[in-house]
Amino acid sequence: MRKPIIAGNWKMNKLAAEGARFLMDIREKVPEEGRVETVVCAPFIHLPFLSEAARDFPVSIGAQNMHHEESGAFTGEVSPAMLSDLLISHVIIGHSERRQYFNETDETVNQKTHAAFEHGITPIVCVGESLEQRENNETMDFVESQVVKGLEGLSEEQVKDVVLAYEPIWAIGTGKTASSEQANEVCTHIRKVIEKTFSKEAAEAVRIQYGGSVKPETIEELLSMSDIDGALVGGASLKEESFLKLVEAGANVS
Ligand SMILES: O=C(CO)COP(=O)(O)O
Repeated sequence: MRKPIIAGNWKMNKLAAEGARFLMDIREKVPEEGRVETVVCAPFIHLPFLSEAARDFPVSIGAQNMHHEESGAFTGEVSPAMLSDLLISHVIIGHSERRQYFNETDETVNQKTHAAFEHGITPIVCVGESLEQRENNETMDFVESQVVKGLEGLSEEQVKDVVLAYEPIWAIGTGKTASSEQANEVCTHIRKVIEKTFSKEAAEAVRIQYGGSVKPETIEELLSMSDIDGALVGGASLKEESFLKLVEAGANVS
């Protein structure tokens, strides 16, 4: 069975003290690692503290982006080497907000995904359609092309370790969760694309999260679906109490 993975994406929220307090508040309460993988993806400036503080309990710390180059003249950027130096274990790649506001493309997603593996960081690769694409029945083709282009050139073994996050843009921060059936339909398609492009083993191993207005009230049903292995959560990951409920739901998937 694939281990559920619940990741909080704080986006551009929380001052340093708030981030630290969050971690201290959840430390005694997160379920053990065997049942669920718990990840907190924080703004860069939080990472040194959070990574150090989370060392002795089962929360992994992730970044929300990175550059693909090791180092160099890229003002304002953070490299994969810098993240792995801080023992950052996960990185969100190609979030729709980065695609929309910061010109990320399938090509940069692919470069960053390769770079993450070169530095031992698990990439959480985001895909998902706009409302217009959904209304025009383009969802499956569009998501398929994002997956194929984003993962191009990875080995089968690497693909098994990728985390894909299906986040329909129309459901992000809008309170409109995709129904569990809608979400699962696309996640099933993504798994078929992995099988067709890589192998059946890779498709069976790869974990696919759903993201978009996930709340404690909706998580259980989402996680009960055949191809949804976790959630990437924005708003509901900002409060300790709701984040813990989401993680607990992940731990209780049997
Ligand atoms: O974008 C998201 C997570 O990456 C989803 O955000 P919300 O959970 O706030 O809708």
